[in-house]
Amino acid sequence: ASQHRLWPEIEKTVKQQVAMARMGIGECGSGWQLFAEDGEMKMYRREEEIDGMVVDPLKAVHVVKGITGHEVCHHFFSPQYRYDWETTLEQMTVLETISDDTLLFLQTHKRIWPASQRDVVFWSHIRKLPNDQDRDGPDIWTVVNNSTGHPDHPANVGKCVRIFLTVCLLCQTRVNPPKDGTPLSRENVSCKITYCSVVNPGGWAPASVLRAVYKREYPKFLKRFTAYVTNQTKNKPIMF
Ligand SMILES: CC(C)(C)c1cc(CCc2ccccn2)cc(-c2ccc(S(=O)(=O)CCO)cc2)c1
Repeated sequence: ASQHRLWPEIEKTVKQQVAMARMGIGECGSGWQLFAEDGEMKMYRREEEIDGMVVDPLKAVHVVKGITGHEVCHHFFSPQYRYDWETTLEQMTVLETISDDTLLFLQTHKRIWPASQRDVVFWSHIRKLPNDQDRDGPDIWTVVNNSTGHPDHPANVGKCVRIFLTVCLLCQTRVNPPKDGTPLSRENVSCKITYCSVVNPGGWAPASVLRAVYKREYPKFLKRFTAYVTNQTKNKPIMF
């Protein structure tokens, strides 16, 4: 993949997004408002507009017991699971397999009233990162999705409004080994998830409507997705 035309952008974006995801909310600059909380899940957003377009950056942190960072990233990255957990997905096409850890997607999403239908073209890259804080701790896993152009799928030509996004899912596995030396089981693992996203919904949509959609959709997405991974992995060997 290193010789692919997108590789320099992928390298740069992954490094940038991982650095941002690792910063705590306090360090991430001011203006983050907590807008949703459910148990371990906390969701923050900043109100930001570009050319009058709502692009509110979102940062969510969540801790889920019984699954690992590799399992969370694997189910987020791999196309074969996406229709199971991405409820707004209408059509997903892998336009290019850049390498086994990098895919190019075209997705059309279901129309959400009153906005018109949206589509998105993005590269998606999954990577294991050394855990530089805790050397003998489990690795950190990440998936970064970033919009890109594609000659065969120009923006805003068909019926869909093109959205532009950068998404980073960063997962840190925690292991609490059993005292009595019994083999490791899912009770002994948990995953700290940081989900960062900036989505420019493209086209015109009233700020109030978009903010209401964000507020409703994002907490649903993260709860649904993590419940899906828990359900998919519960009777399977742990994937570190
Ligand atoms: C929630 C909002 C920011 C507005 C939004 C609206 C729409 C367009 C469809 C839609 C969904 C929900 C509400 C309105 N429109 C899509 C997305 C979106 C698409 C893709 C990804 S991904 O990270 O690539 C995961 C793989 O699908 C994340 C977010 C977000």
